[in-house]
Amino acid sequence: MTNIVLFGKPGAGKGTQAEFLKEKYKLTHISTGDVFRFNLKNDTELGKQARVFMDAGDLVPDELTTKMLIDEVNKHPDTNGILFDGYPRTISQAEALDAFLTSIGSKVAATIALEADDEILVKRLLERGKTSGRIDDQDEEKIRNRYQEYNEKTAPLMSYYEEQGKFYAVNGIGTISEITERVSNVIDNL
Ligand SMILES: Nc1ncnc2c1ncn2[C@@H]1O[C@H](COP(=O)(O)OP(=O)(O)O)[C@@H](O)[C@H]1O
Ligand SMILES: [Mg+2]
Repeated sequence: MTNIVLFGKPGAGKGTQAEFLKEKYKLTHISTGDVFRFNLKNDTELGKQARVFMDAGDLVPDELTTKMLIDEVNKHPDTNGILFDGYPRTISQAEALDAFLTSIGSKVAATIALEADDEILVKRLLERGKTSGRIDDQDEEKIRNRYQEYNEKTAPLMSYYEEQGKFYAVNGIGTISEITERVSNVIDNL
C-alpha cells in the first residue's frame, strides 16, 4: 500500500488535487471532512456528535475522528493505497494513524503539503462558501478560527513527519494541473 497524507490549510486544494491523484495512482481518497458532512446530512449518530464542532469551525475530537477514519480504511481492504485528506490534524491523530497502519502491516509513505498564504486561502474559502453550502465557509470569523486551530494543532505535524523523513512541501499556488504535476513529482520519486 502506498499511503499518502495530503496536508495543508483549509482551502489549500487538498480535495481538488485528490480528485486527480486518486485516478492517476489508483488510490482510495478518504476526506474526513466529506465523511463527516455526509453523516451530518444524513443525521446519523456520528453526524449528531460532530455537528457542534464542525459548525463552529472547531476540530472534531480525536477519539471520534480516529474511530471514523479506521472504519473508512477498513472498508477498502484491497486498495493500492489511501490518500488521506484532512487526517491527521493533530499529533495524537498522527500517532493513532501510525499505530493503526503498523497493525495492518503498512505505513505512511509520504506527507505532501500544499502551501499558500492565508489571505489567498480566505478568499478561496469565501468563494467556495457561495456554492458549497458549508456553514464553516460562509463566515470569515469561522474561517479565521479554522486557521487558528490549524496553527495550534495541525502545524506541529510538519516536524512530526519531517523527523521521519517523510515531509514534502509543494507550492500550492498555480493552476490545478501545475500543482498536480508538482505533487506527482514527489510521488513518482518515492
Ligand atoms: N490551484 C488552485 N487555484 C485556485 N483555486 C483553487 C486551486 N485549488 C483549489 N482551488 C479552489 O479553492 C477552494 C478550496 O479547495 P479545496 O480543494 O476544497 O481545499 P481543501 O480540500 O484543502 O480545503 C475550492 O473552491 C477550489 O475550487
Ligand atoms: Mg477538502
